[in-house]
Amino acid sequence: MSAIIEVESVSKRFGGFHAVDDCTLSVEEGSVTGLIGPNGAGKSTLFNMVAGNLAPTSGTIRVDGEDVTGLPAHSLFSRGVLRTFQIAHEFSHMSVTENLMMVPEHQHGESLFSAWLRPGRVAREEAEIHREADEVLDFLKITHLRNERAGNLSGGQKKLLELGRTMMTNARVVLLDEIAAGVNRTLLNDLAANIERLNTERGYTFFVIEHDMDLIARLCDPVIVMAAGTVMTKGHITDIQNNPAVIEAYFGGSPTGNATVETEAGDAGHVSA
Ligand SMILES: Nc1ncnc2c1ncn2[C@@H]1O[C@H](COP(=O)(O)OP(=O)(O)OP(=O)(O)O)[C@@H](O)[C@H]1O
Repeated sequence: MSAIIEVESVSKRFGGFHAVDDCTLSVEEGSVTGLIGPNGAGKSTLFNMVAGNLAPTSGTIRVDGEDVTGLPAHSLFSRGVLRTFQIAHEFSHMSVTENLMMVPEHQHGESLFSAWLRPGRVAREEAEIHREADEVLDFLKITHLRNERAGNLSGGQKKLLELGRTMMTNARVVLLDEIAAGVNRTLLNDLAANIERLNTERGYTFFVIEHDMDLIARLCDPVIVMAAGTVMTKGHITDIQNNPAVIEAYFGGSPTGNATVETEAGDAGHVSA
């Protein structure tokens, strides 16, 4: 496997504070790579830089070996690197199918002018996008929700729709930020199964920030641990869970002791997030 994303000596300062501090890591093409660490470790800030939502203060970010440091999100998007899209407030009154169909239109900036100029072509493109949306619904096994308003979906169904929206693009690497939060176990299982299928059947690479260690253990190999803005270690979840420095990083920064690294099947003595 070769690295699809490389982060080299990247730092991000907010004023005098180093949110990310000389961070070096890579994500291999075809992997589902986890990113864990205690609250405030710098995970979201790192994601924001990889997705083009924040420019690093220093360091280099590469996609397929090409320097993309500081490029905006739409440039990363066109290289197939994207975060799941939160369903924007204004889309919540639209149906699930319409939300899927909005993605290509939204991204490629389809204009009213071209609709007026080339109505036949636009109608053909729309029919094609509709077919793609149907395929996505079928893949995710949520065809029964196609006419449901996005705003009426449960938390887990919204996450499935967000995943579906990435499938309406030329996604190669999808950054998932805490998808388990607020999702019930059944839908979480559906989400995880779809991530696995997108990875094995469609070749998607995933880079996953997650506090749910069961989900990390199920999906991710390798797992990267961040603490205090930098990478502490990288490896298989079993090694990570048994690493005293990782346990110390979680407990050390957590006076309440509720930030932990145990899975459901985990050993006593380890702790769960
Ligand atoms: N825009 C900002 N301005 C100032 N400080 C920021 C900003 N964004 C993040 N930080 C700080 O940078 C540090 C890292 O934050 P970040 O959200 O990246 O951590 P995280 O590992 O994602 O945490 P969590 O697991 O709680 O989401 C935190 O101390 C946070 O308060």
